[in-house]
Amino acid sequence: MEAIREVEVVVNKTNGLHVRFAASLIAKLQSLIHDTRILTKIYVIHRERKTPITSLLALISYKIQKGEKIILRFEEEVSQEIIEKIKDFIQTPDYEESQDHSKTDQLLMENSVTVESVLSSLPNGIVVVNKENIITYVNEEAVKLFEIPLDQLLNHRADHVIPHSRLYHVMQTGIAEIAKKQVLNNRVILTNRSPVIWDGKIVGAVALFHDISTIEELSKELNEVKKIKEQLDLVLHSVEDAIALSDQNGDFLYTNPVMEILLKELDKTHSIFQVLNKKVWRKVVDYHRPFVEVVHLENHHAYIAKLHPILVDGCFCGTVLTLSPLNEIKTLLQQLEIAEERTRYLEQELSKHERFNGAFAQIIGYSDELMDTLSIANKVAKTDSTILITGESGTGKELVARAIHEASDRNGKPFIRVNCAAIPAHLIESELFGHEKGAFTGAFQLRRGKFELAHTGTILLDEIGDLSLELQSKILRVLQEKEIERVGGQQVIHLDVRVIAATHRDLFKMVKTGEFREDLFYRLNVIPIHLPPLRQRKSDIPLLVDSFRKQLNKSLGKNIKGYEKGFMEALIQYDWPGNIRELQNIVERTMSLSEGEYLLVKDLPKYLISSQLLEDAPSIISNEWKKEGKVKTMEEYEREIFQYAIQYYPSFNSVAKALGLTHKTVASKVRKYGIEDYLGKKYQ
Ligand SMILES: Nc1ncnc2c1ncn2[C@@H]1O[C@H](COP(=O)(O)OP(=O)(O)OP(=O)(O)O)[C@@H](O)[C@H]1O
Repeated sequence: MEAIREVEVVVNKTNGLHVRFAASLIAKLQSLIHDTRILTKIYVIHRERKTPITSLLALISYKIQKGEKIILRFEEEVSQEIIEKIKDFIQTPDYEESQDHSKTDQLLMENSVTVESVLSSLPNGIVVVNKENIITYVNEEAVKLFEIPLDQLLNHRADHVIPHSRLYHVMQTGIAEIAKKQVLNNRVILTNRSPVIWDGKIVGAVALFHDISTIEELSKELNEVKKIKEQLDLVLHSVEDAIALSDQNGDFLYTNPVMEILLKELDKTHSIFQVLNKKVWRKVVDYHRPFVEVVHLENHHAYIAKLHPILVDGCFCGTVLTLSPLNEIKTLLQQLEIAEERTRYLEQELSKHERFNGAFAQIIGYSDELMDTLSIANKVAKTDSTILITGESGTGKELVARAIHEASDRNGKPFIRVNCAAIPAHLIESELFGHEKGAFTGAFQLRRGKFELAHTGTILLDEIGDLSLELQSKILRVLQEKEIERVGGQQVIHLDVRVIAATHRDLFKMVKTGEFREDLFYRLNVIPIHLPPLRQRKSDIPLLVDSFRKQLNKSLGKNIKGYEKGFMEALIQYDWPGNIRELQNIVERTMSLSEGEYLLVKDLPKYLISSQLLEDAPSIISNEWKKEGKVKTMEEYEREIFQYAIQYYPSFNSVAKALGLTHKTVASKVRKYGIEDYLGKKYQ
């Protein structure tokens, strides 16, 4: 701002810038400059401290001596003439000062400076305003509390610069406000505001600020401590152990209710040595380490006694003693053992029913027979060992082999299946090991074999029992050397392939009859996995059927919701020579035939339900009659056939189709025998 001017002046008064002179300087200024806004913008700078020239108390607190220099700073436009007058006023020596005046000045100065220094060194903030609510005095503590520079406070209206200032209100009401809490710059402040009364009139107001943040913190901490103490008391009261606190001499300082009862029972009261051996005490005192021992007290009960030292800054100052009844611990231990055993059992059971690895999820069934097999497969999946999977045709050998591959680290690498039984004998070698171009007639180009294709992955040698003895030796070589040579080739190709072999044949028997090489058998049989036939795990049938139904609903676009009564029973009773593949086919066939939303017994293949039919329609070839060698009349048989058949169809039309008759014949027969009520009874 261009208007700012600074002028250096030497104070030439005998007593320096003393109170009377400061007061007369302010009076002089007021007579020269009438605009108070300009007056408040004139400052005195002394030793880098700046104060408004009109702030009497602050000015004299500088204790400026005769001959010292000060700077007058004008932050508003003031004429040179006025500036010169002010300078003169300050610089002119006071020869005419009387001895009396000089003494009075000295006294005034000393007292006001003392008052100022008392106020400024108070730990409380002080703000004084005049009756216009202009701040006339602020001490250092108040400046710190408000975090506002002194010159921005002095000579400004309190309600403009101090947040929540109520001094004006106090002046208006004349009523002091005592101990009002407020938060200023994150500090909790207690404020007293009172009017300043002079000659019976309110001439201003004063506010006293007391920072109580630390007290607040302390009281919060105290409350926390109280809370913790209450919680601790609650814990000590609710535990079933006897607990005591002792001083460094072993005298009890605190005993919880259980300990109190125990001590009463023992007729003891005050010292730890009444319940504990002195040797134990010594060990804890000497080594500063907790100690545990079983003690037999006079009430004939044994307790586990634990003695913990209390150390403060490494110095031993007491102990904590706990006594827990041994009997209860024994019972608890027994209960724990039982619980642990039970958990172990449940874990085993659960693990049987877990789906092992995600790769095995598609293998359906929870029968113990299947779960045992899958648990082995899951365990060995991560290894590179050769696996021999045996089991009747259609039991899921290929499915398990694929799951092993997927669960292994070779997952994502090739899985190559070779059906050894399906490849003509003269082609199998080139199929397995590949051939070079021109290796034999028709070998027009180089061809990689299945082993090479399976490099880094897994090869499944399915139906390995069907391999010729000659090829068995070649396979053995691959297993031993981990390398192959293409037919007609010279080059040895190193391979990293995991081999899984599968067969429905009894290789062990074949070894005995010389049809299978013994050495190859043992090479393959490193980890044998046997898949049980479906007839040995009939409990899996409903699960399998249901899963096939859901899959086929999607692929056949059907909406089969369930099964007629007797349907599942028929499937469970059947012997399943073709195993799961056969079951899958039958479900598919039945679903294709089905017209309704439920699978019907009648749609099952005849060979599967013939025995069921006999049970369901006993009157057709009744056992009773068979025994007695009797037969019924043709009409009686006919009635029973119709009565049986119409139960499974919703209309005469569908009955007619099933029986190979016309709608008319069926309708007339049903009416003839009066069996209309049976129509569709078992149809769902
Ligand atoms: N536990 C099972 N859960 C679901 N589907 C299964 C299960 N076991 C077998 N299958 C299904 O049955 C069919 C026959 O399985 P897979 O081909 O694996 O049997 P396999 O023992 O290898 O037969 P083969 O000896 O005739 O080659 C496949 O469609 C397969 O998906």
